[in-house]
Amino acid sequence: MSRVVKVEPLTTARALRGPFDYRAPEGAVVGTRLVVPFGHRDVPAVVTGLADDSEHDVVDVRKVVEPALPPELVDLAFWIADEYCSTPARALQLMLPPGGARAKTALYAEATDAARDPEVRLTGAQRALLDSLPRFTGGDTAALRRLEGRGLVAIVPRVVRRVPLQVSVGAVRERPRPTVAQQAAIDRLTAAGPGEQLLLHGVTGSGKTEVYLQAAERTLAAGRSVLVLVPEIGLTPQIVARFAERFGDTVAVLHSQLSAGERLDEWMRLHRGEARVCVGPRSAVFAPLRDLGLVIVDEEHDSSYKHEGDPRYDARGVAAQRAAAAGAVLVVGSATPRPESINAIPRLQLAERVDGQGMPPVRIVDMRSAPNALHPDTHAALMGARKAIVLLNRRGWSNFLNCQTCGHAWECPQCDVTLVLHAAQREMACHHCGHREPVPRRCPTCGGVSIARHGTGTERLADDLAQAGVPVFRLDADVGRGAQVLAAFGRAERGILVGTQMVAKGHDFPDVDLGVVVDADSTLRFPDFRAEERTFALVTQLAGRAGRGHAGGRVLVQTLDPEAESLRFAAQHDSDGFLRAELGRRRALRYPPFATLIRVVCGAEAPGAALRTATTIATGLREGEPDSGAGAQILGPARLFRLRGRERAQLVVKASDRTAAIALVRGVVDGVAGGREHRGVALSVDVDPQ
Ligand SMILES: Nc1ncnc2c1ncn2[C@@H]1O[C@H](COP(=O)(O)OP(=O)(O)OP(=O)(O)O)[C@@H](O)[C@H]1O
Ligand SMILES: [Zn+2]
Repeated sequence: MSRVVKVEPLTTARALRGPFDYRAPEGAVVGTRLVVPFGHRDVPAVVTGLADDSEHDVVDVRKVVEPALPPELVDLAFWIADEYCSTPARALQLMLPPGGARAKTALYAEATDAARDPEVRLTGAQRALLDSLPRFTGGDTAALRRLEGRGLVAIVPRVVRRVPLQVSVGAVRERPRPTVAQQAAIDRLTAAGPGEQLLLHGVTGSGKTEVYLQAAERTLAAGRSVLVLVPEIGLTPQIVARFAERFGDTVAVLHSQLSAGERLDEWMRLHRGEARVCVGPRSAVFAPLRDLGLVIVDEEHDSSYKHEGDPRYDARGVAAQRAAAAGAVLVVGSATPRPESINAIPRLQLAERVDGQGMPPVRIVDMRSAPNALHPDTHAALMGARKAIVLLNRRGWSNFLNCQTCGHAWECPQCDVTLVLHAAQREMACHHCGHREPVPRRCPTCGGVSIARHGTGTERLADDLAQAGVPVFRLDADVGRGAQVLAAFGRAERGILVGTQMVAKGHDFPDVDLGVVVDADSTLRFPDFRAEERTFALVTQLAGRAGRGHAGGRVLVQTLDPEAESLRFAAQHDSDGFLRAELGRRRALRYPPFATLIRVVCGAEAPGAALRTATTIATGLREGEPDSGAGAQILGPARLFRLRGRERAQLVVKASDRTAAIALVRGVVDGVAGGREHRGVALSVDVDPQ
């Protein structure tokens, strides 16, 4: 047995790097969780290696914590630490079982052999009670305890599973016969070799889910497990329900809306191998599945796969790594795949909708001379539609207020952004830091009382439409309970679903005959190389919600920029055309996938500090670049808007050699992070920023 364990203490400090040596406790293996004395504290830790001896004097650990992490997840943590320029300790934190809960137990009663003795005298009620065993005691604990006293019953605590899945989302669907295209995709996936990657590019409504289900079925039959990643589980209950319908109890769900207890129980079922399919959002990529055979990433274009805390991992990248390490097949699916994926992964196509219906016609509506949020044609179409979905990617009532006398505009005291009016809450809110204040009656600068409300958000639009007498269902982050809103809209005879990008996620309603995008170019106005990609995906996805049934459907896209290429391609349902044009543009401008981007953001409260640190880092990068082999261009530093009371500055590295660039950035940032003069400056490194 090894005498020494190599341990990674789970601290967040960038400068402290393990492993540290301790005396090995009984039975320790890679993945064993511990509490170890570290500095003046006891901290949680994970065993990352074993050794026969150490060059240091080793001490004992405080205790061993159950359950251990699977060793594959320890390897994955090291990969993440490298790939996303973080530390093993921070990456290991991601792998831990859900905290804040213990296994739940209840009393479980079984009849003993003595109870079978025909001489035993029992009342009718006692006889019935005995016949109902074995089971949890429930309300009969007292009566059963009396029988226990007579030696007729044994009562022991037993773990109760908290079940998060209420699988009664409508009737259980008949399993459809796959179309020719679906069957070809299923066969190709089944024949894929270990570690192979495939892109399932299927138009909206082409039945990608059925392909996943049948591929998963064959993987399970071969004795291996399946990981299914979905964008936001609260908004995509349909896909969870379909997996649960098809595979029953072997499906575990992991997501943040479960109680801590439910999450722990699901995690443990996966860990013990009782559940062999895991469905969940981004963080489910760390599910403790064993013997992984298939990894599915649904709606792979969705930006929620990117985690915005340190480590800034991308669940799509992690899923690919996990699949490769396990020899599993990776399939990523979308109607609007990313340029990165189309460039790198062989594709399977589903070119048509399963019902044989064509794609709905899309009309671009020029808003340059329209005074209101809705064009008169859009308004008329909405009034005539049976069921419509309206996408407006802006929450609240109006997005900016100003004083008509002096021009004063209401801004967040912590961030350089305007406050958004939320009429129902009678509040102004900052969408970046959460600051709130009452709706102003008069201007604090000039005392004027005439205050103009500019712009329209989902709250105002929903209110306007409800005024016109149509049932309106609103779906945005302010409303919450997304799944309920969607279900109510699904059941309704008529109505309009109004909301942010949430309304465009894979929902499958057969009776939606109109789709509307209000202000389609809002995403185009972001100064960001992904602006085109996002706009194309959003409009195409929204258009994909319409016309799924036999009634057909159509789509209106309102814009101030009717010539925009991404909108033109979306209106033609031409994702190949879009991807070709976009890849051409990216190649010319040296953006991903033709280069790796790394973004470094510095933030500090002290005036000027963020920019000073960013300048130091930029200088360090420029000095180190020639010897690094990264082929990197260093852009910036540039100021960003103030956020949560912190000034910010960023720089961007555009590099040909990914590994070399990450090493270069890591070296410079770690050097600066340890320096005294940069204390109080928060540093964040984002490899592959969204
Ligand atoms: N072979 C089939 N025959 C009949 N109906 C099918 C078949 N395959 C799938 N369906 C049904 O077609 C509908 C659309 O399927 P699904 O939601 O999987 O599409 P999708 O490709 O994921 O679309 P999106 O990209 O919009 O999410 C579902 O109601 C599904 O039950
Ligand atoms: Zn703010």
